[in-house]
Amino acid sequence: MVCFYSKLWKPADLLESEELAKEIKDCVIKIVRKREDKAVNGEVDSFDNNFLGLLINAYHDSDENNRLSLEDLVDECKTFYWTGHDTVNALLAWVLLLLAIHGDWQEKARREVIDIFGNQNPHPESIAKLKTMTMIIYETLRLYGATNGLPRKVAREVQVGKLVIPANIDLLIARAALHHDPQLWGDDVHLFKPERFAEGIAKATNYNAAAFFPFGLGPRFCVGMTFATIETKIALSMILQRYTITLSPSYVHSPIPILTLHPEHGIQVILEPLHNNA
Ligand code: HEM
Repeated sequence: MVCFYSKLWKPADLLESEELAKEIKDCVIKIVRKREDKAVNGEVDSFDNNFLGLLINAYHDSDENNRLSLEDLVDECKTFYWTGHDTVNALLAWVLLLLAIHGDWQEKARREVIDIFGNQNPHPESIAKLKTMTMIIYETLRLYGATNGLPRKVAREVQVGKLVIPANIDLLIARAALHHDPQLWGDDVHLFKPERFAEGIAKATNYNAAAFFPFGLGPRFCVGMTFATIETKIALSMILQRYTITLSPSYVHSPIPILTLHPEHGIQVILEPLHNNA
């Protein structure tokens, strides 16, 4: 019955979301066709070896069984666009908030950036030297991780301690609860203390791999982790080289999960140039 009526009548928001989904799909297909045309017209040798090029190659695979469908190609692009953009955007926002509040850590991070890069743009070979910034990013991900939990489906009955979990049930591994558990992190669990990570994740979690997993766990672990952390470090270094960050009095703290954890009213910080030419 529901199916029958939904064919006759659709609420306005469903119609709008279908329209948007179609627009996004058309937009991705347009980009794909443009890339294909360039290869066909001989302007470039191949579809390219970047991510989009690899997907287009798979879409043109001569082996029908291996070939990627157009639907899957579009879905992969949408997944990477969202996972690649929204998560890092939120992480950068939360780091800026915490550095605006914790001026001492902001200063430590800036000193490290200037020691390593001076006023030059961050260069890839030295990103790994940013130890303080790594600690700050981990502690931010602990307090304001992108997801509240990891959804999983139980494939077969398993026993975890005294608990028997039946097959086929849906589970949410409560990341936020574990990242805020005083038994794992101590009574100061709600405080921003990047020094927890001074000797790495293993030491901070007392060698408990399930205590800290901002990028997930197991075979579906985030494929963009390295890219995301490098991107965040570059952006943050460039901001710290140029500006001091203080919190605006208009900021209202209200983290809400909209797929990823977002500041409901945005994050209002005041950036003041460190140099006249910033
Ligand atoms: C701060 C940044 C990011 C955080 C915190 C984050 C976190 C996560 C988490 C928690 C998962 C689920 C893992 C699981 O179920 O075990 C995930 C999956 C994924 N992430 Fe990220 N992510 C970030 C950035 C990125 C970026 C930049 C990209 C791509 C450029 C990306 C691509 C993906 C993809 C494709 C998946 C799905 C993997 C799969 O299901 O096999 N992520 N991410």
